[in-house]
Amino acid sequence: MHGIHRHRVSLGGDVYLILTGIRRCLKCDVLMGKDVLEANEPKIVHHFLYDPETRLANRKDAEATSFPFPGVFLRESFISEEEEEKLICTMDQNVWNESQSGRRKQDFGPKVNFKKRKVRFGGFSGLPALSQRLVLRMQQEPSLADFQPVEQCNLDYHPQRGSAIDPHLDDSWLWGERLVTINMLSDTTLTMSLEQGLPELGLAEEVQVAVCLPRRSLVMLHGEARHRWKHAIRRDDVRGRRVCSTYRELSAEFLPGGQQAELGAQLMNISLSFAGTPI
Ligand SMILES: O=C(O)CCC(=O)C(=O)O
Ligand SMILES: [Fe+2]
Repeated sequence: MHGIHRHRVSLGGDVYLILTGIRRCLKCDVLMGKDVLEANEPKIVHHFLYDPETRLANRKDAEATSFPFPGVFLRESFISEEEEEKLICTMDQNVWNESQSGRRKQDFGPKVNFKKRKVRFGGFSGLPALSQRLVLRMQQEPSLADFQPVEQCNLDYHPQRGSAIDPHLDDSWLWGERLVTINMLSDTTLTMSLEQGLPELGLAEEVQVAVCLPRRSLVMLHGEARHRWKHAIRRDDVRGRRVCSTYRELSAEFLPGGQQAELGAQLMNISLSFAGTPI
């Protein structure tokens, strides 16, 4: 049993920050902040597994409960082994920046202040060249025919860094309906959660739906899976190095007819030049 939590919280050190949302010390596994309190109350969670064939969420235990789980599109083997190797090799020639919760990142997109709702071009020079054929391939999918991403974010997860991403909803002021992610280097699980449960199904406590993401697959979240259910990658589900690229499109406000259509058009032009270097 731990007495005192000894590891100082320090920038640039090998101890992670409470501020960045990590709530458990990676060295001694001591819980920090509000999680100390929460850990003392057992939390009931109803676990389901998403079936991409039927688009149902099926209860993991013996009980045969299922409910429709719309808003997840999954395409296995979206990229080949050779493409994966080339993509990772190219990413690794660029700098990876330390991010939150043991992740590293590379961003190709405008500089955004979500709190102040401000967008700047910053040093945005477009999506990377290798993404051009991938975006064309996405557009072959009927559900992505008009998908025009203006941002690509590469994230690098590793079990040794305890990488994870806490449950969250992506912004929907700037970013549009579809969130597209290519999953590389290892299989993982995207955990979808609804804290208030589904009382209409007799599930009064949190409900979680596990969506398996095979290596080299593409997943697209939209509708309820985008706006109602939070998504997360649990630390335990990072089983080896995992790199993903998430592509985001503009919301209606930044598209033709919207209040910021001009800015949107400029962002789209830069983005789809595919001349990008990370910002
Ligand atoms: O790692 C992932 O697949 C999800 C990343 C994510 O949710 C985000 O960057 O907003
Ligand atoms: Fe997200």
